[in-house]
Amino acid sequence: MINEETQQLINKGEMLPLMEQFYTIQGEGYHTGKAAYFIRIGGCDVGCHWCDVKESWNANLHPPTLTNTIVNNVKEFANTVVITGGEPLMWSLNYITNLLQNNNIRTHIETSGAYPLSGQWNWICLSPKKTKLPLEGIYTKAHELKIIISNNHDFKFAEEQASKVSENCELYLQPEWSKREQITPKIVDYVMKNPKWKISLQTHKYLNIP
Ligand SMILES: C[S@@+](CC[C@H](N)C(=O)[O-])C[C@H]1O[C@@H](n2cnc3c(N)ncnc32)[C@H](O)[C@@H]1O
Ligand SMILES: Nc1nc2[nH]cc(C(=O)O)c2c(=O)[nH]1
Ligand code: SF4
Ligand SMILES: [Mg+2]
Repeated sequence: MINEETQQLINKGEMLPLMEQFYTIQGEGYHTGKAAYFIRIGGCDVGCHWCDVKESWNANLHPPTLTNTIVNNVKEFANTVVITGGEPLMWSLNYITNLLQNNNIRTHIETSGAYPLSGQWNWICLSPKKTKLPLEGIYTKAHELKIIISNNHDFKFAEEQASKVSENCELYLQPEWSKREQITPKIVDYVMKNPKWKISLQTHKYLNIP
């Protein structure tokens, strides 16, 4: 159980349930290949059966950590932070993004969009899920739409989701990791027939880095 004082700090975003933080290379999407510091916040109830970080789901397993401490750890590293999870938008992210931007650090988020958007973002990667769709407000704010393809129906879902984002949003199809051998050739074929899309691979997994 967390005490009332901790709960109030969490409500204000001055504490967050930190799962892990690590300096690596952005492996996916538009910023693939760029050094970035990742902050992974616990808690998610979206329930993707193929999720590659199920250990993140139960927020109670990840200790509430002072946001100031998290940001102090970042400063000596890259000029870009990626906030991910879990589902980071379950938490108030105004405090952490203000702190990062005041330190001249660019703020990127990986989100399903299933919770209200908080925070100030230099880059929003929206990855909608059928089990808990994004809230309407985030679609036009997304810089990048990244749909995970695990079966043929997911291409239809991708087109439905693409009809909701802004005209200059970057569009990516990413193979579900455990299906990559069967599904990647289908994505290659789809992108060649529908070149508004690009393929995104989880390059960090091929590189054996976090
Ligand atoms: C673990 S999620 C955390 C952020 C947020 N909950 C979300 O889903 O966008 C980070 C990214 O990994 C993707 N992802 C998760 N499991 C995957 C898998 N098995 N194969 C491919 N991409 C996956 C998600 O779609 C998302 O774009
Ligand atoms: N290298 C690397 N790139 C990533 N891009 C998105 C990730 C995530 O889990 O949100 C991720 C990750 O876990 N590692
Ligand atoms: S929304 Fe993200 S963290 Fe949550 S289950 Fe799906 S992939 Fe995993
Ligand atoms: Mg990941």
